[in-house]
Amino acid sequence: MRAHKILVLHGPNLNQLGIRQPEIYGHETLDDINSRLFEKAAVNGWDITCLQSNHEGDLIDAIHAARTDGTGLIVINPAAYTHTSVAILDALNAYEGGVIEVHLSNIHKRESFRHHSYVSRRADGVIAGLGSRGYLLALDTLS
Ligand SMILES: O=C(O)[C@]1(O)C=C(c2cccc(Sc3ccccc3)c2)[C@@H](O)[C@H](O)C1
Repeated sequence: MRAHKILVLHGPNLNQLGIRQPEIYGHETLDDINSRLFEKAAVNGWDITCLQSNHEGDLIDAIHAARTDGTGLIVINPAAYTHTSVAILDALNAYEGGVIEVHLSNIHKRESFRHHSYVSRRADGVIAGLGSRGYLLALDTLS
């Protein structure tokens, strides 16, 4: 059976996780989260790439590459770009595989400007408020 190829994208400031606002985003660092994703992928024989960038174009370039490199699932936490980026939405609309949007916090219980997501117009599913488990649950959609 063809192994699943997964791209996990972490948006801006997520490299600061675990340092500030643990009451909102948890105590785990991004490396902690990625380690759990790599472990789950190894157990299941999946090919997984995790990328964090503070630059919108880096995330868009990764989505473009996923269109032609056999990536079957994109798991994306766009962070602040969730609420602002038509460019990321446009890139995802050109990608034909699965898209799961993940947020560590429940954006709908927070400031009103966080209630709208451009990415949700493309996402096949949205997981919010479950902390790092949201990323693992996104991978469970492959099982
Ligand atoms: O809940 C999320 O995962 C979210 O996508 C993540 C966000 C996020 C991501 C990283 C950092 C911060 S703010 C921050 C900055 C430095 C240290 C800790 C938190 C917000 C928000 O911008 C989004 O509105 C919500």
